[in-house]
Amino acid sequence: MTQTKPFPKEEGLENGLKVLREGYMYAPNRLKAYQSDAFETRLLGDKAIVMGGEEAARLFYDEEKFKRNGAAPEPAMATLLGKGGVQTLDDEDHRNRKKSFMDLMSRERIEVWAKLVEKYLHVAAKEWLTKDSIHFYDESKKVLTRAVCDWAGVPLPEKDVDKRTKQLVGMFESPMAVSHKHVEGRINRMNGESWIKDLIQQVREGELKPKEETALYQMSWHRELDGELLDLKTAAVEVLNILRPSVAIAIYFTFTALSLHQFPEVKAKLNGDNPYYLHMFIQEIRRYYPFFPFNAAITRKDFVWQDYQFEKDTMVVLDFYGTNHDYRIWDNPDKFDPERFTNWHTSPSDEVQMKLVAQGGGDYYKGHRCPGEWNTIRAMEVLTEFLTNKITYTVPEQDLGYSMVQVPTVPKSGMILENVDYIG
Ligand code: HEM
Repeated sequence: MTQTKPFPKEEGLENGLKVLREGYMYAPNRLKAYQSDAFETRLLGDKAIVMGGEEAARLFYDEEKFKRNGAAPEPAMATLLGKGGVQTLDDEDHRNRKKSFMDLMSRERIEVWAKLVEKYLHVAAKEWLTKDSIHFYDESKKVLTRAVCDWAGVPLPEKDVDKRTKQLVGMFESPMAVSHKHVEGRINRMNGESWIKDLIQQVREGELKPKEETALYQMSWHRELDGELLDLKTAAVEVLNILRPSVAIAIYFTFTALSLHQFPEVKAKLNGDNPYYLHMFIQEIRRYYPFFPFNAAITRKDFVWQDYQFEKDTMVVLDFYGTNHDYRIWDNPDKFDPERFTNWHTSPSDEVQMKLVAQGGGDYYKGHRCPGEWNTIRAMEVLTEFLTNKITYTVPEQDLGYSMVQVPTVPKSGMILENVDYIG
């Protein structure tokens, strides 16, 4: 029999409040203090194991050992995720549903997405020229709502832009919020689902005809393994699984603008000789700034890892933020340094996949890694080009600090830009 050791254990009958109080730093603080890749705690009334680092990521994405069904907590299901979506599926059911997402992400379609982001940035900038200042985070949300509805085949009348933006934003800003913001998130999820259910119904009845390559079409006609169409609610959850996170790229947009301001030396390199520098810059933004803190899975069986005994049916949490700042993977992890990605475009993908886990790790098709990673990166590339070479602006005095407790977080001021003008 393998000799096992006990997990370092955090005292307390329920430590969920500490997660809310410490946000992104809850897991890394403890993993560092315990000098361990894993520790035991109690979350949502049950025993849970929290892990971090490259080896932990490799374990977390081993599908023979973990499942997702039953792992997402109720507050996240009621706001961010919805019920019955791809995130909650396992095995063949997951693969079949995930394929529909991956089919949307062809090279051509990603370029269509990039062009739409560019188009709506220009549309917005025309309005920015007429104002003294803009709240860049809020403006980004609207740009991305317009772009993704267009990309996904979802009609968006001009009069509804603010309303739909608010609904989609409410879903991703609220899962870990307390009080009224969380309640509003639940209402936004309900209203958002009924908006999309209605559209899917129209598609199925032939009243609305989105193009075949769009998410609205694909999810309206997706068939489960038993040959049946998705029920209306689940199909709406999956269309929202495209719309909501695409609007959430607004958070990365804001961090992109912040990093250009914080690290002005980057600008010269972006216009320099290295054709990979833009990509390296974006990777570093995704590694350096906090966004998706962690994710949870459930053990399928008993097993031993690093001499720790894992028991079947235990919740296990992988620390994404801490892994992106793990000094064993990253030299000087708290330094913003795009050059650290210099050789990444030639690295074997398996190696890369367990190190930078901003949008999850592992395999896109078999596992739960984010299918929107390329769309995210392309949108950020387009934005960087736009902010550096298409417009000029000034950044006034403001509070650009961001909370490490509030999840998700953005600069406190929302990134105010002044005197926006077109170049040339
Ligand atoms: C805004 C930046 C984004 C971040 C930080 C992000 C992050 C993540 C993370 C952490 C996961 C879970 C990975 C795991 O469970 O192992 C995920 C899954 C997912 N993401 Fe993203 N994502 C982003 C953008 C997008 C976009 C643009 C789309 C769609 C166009 C998208 C669609 C999804 C879907 C459908 C899943 C579930 C995949 C599955 O369960 O198999 N995400 N994302």
